Amino acid sequence: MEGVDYLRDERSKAQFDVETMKVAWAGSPEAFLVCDRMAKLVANDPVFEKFSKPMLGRKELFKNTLRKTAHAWKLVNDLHLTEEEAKWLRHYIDEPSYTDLQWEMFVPALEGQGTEEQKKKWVPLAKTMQIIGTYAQTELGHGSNVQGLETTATFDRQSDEFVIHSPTLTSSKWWPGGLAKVTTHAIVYARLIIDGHFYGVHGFIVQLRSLEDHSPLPGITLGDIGMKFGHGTYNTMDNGVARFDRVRIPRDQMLMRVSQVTKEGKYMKSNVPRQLGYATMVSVRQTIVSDASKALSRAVCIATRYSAIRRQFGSRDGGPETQVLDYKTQQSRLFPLVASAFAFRFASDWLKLLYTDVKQRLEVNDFSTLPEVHACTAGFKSLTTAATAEGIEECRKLCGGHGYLISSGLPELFAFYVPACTYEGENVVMLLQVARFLVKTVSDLGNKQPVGTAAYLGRASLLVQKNCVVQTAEDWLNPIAILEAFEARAARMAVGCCQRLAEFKSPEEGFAELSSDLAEASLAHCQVIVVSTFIRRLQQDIPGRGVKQALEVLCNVYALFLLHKHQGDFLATGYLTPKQASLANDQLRTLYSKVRPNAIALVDSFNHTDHYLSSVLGRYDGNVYPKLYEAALKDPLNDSDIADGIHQYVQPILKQKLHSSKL
Ligand SMILES: CC(C)(COP(=O)(O)OP(=O)(O)OC[C@H]1O[C@@H](n2cnc3c(N)ncnc32)[C@H](O)[C@@H]1OP(=O)(O)O)[C@@H](O)C(=O)NCCC(=O)NCCSC(=O)/C=C/CCCCCCCCCCCCC(=O)O
Ligand SMILES: Cc1cc2nc3c(=O)[nH]c(=O)nc-3n(C[C@H](O)[C@H](O)[C@H](O)COP(=O)(O)OP(=O)(O)OC[C@H]3O[C@@H](n4cnc5c(N)ncnc54)[C@H](O)[C@@H]3O)c2cc1C
Repeated sequence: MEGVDYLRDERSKAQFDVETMKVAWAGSPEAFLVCDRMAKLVANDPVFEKFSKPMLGRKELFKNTLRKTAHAWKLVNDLHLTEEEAKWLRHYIDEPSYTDLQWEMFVPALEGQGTEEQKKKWVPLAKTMQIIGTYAQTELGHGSNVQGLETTATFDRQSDEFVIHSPTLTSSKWWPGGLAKVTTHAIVYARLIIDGHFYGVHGFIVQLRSLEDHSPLPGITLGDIGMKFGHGTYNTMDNGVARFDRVRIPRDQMLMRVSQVTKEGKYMKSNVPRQLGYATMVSVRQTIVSDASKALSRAVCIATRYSAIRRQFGSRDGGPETQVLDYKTQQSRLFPLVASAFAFRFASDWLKLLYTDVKQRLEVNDFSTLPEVHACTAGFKSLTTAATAEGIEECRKLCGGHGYLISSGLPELFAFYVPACTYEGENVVMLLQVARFLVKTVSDLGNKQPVGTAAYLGRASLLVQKNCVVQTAEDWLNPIAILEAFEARAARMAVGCCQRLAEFKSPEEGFAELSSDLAEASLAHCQVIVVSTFIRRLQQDIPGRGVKQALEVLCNVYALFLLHKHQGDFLATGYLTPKQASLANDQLRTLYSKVRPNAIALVDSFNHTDHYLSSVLGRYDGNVYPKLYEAALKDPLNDSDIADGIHQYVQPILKQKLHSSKL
């Protein structure tokens, strides 16, 4: 049998309806149709070919992306694509480019932080790409500490302008995508100074380049910050450096939704919290969670298909060897990642609803849920990106040696994905934000009943006393038992941290000293939400033969895998006994056997095209070995039998050897 037959055989074993599962993964029939159409549009267009990328030098790589981006924009206009469709189009093109910043950060920053008047002026220009913008917050010396930024925006009452200035080397803007070569504008975050007084960090719309000839405007120095990790991936993007030498912008180019500066130089705070200035980051963190499920689904699709084709050992009589997918070790590394992709997908759907809700509330100046939404987006961003980055690398290892080939698609995916752990809020820094929220919630328990995602903490006094009642491995299939275990562990960790915080001289000193424990408690809290979101999703109507059952198995795999991985926490907090932890692991092994017949069908449900996967190992048809061979032959080194440099550098060595052996 060939790889093609192996996958056909696997598909025939599926116990659920794949087409309906595709809709469950996409979120709705409409969402499925949009994704499917955009994926095929990209896959069938030769302009979006990706194979040659790893062979290109930096300049060609960059130009190639500019060409693709221009073609994509033409398609958006010619085909009258909606914003949603255009977003999926960019997603399937699968190359970081300046348009990510334009649509994911520049436009949301204008919409979220601009006044009505500002939005009316700037948003249409941006949405029609008459101006191209980036989000210039991070500096050479500061990224995480936004209030520590050094760029200044000094109000000049006489000319009614702000003077944007980079006073030090470390104040150079450093990292913004598209800044080096493309963007005409940026939202520059700078410290506002009026009459020598500092008024905190604010966003300013600054034109960077001439709209006529694209050259940098006077006083602005722009450049690229250099090559990044993984040749063909993030180097398609011109992350840039910018320095400002007393650049003047009109007063009305300060984003003034949160606070205003009048013509007279009076600083006026609106009735909105200053954290609204951070709203763009909340919006993007929510997008990043959705991206995590996509990236992880891509990696597990490759690793699962290849694991069904790859055979090693197990044959003593010349018969077929064992499919590596049948090894329990392979299953215990791979199936939790398949389950995580689904868990993150449902978590991101839920987060989108939460975000839509807070956006509507903010419109009418209701800020009550902002701290919870900030904690959720920050925590989910950290949890999902860390697990996805680790998961992609695990999938590479699951593919053995071939996983290290660029043609497997996994090294490039990892290189593309891994900065998500850093950008939009470094992951540990984000967990510490969740910790602040948890500490406040627990400290306030006497006065205020927590709601929403923190509601379970309202039962903290019960959860710290109760013990797990599980007696058999079967009991671990009960969602109530699972959820209570996660809640009890998270509540005990949060309460334990708060009790120890009280022993320090000041809360700040305690927070700093206990920050590692607080970060772990935050992760536990986020896991409660992801697990409960998955459980709740299964309580909804899910049509299709066997679809709900297959998802139930995955939900249990996700939860029990986490329980096994973090069993130290579950045992240390005293909620579980070692016996109960061991029963959870027994159940997990049984669940892997239930996933096994559905494995290929589950990853087919992601509906990924071969173009999107860009992996010889993950091909839908399973024709792996002939295509691996074909891909290898296309390497430039195989253009000739005798490579450049052989005559010059190798033959003299060989000849010298002959000469010395004569002596
Ligand atoms: C939160 C910080 C770390 C620091 O805050 P802190 O020190 O506490 O101080 P303050 O700033 O004073 O905050 C005080 C209180 O405010 C609360 N707070 C903080 N943040 C928020 C918030 N956002 N909302 C609400 N409340 C907030 C805080 O908790 C305090 O509360 P309290 O007093 O305790 O009650 C902060 O400084 C920070 O956020 N730092 C991180 C900096 C950061 O994230 N920078 C991002 C820079 S931009 C960037 O990185 C861009 C990257 C580009 C990536 C490309 C885009 C990706 C998009 C997805 C791709 C889609 C493309 C499609 C293609 C495809 O899919 O393939
Ligand atoms: C690919 C990529 C694209 C980017 N695009 C943009 C962009 O378009 N626009 C933009 O403005 N920025 C962009 N950035 C910058 C990005 O937002 C920052 O790098 C990120 O916010 C992290 O900040 P930092 O680099 O200052 O890390 P640092 O904060 O210096 O982190 C270094 C280490 O210090 C630790 N640390 C920091 N603070 C604390 C603390 N309080 N407690 C405990 N530990 C701490 C961190 O956990 C980390 O381990 C991009 C970055 C990358 C990698």
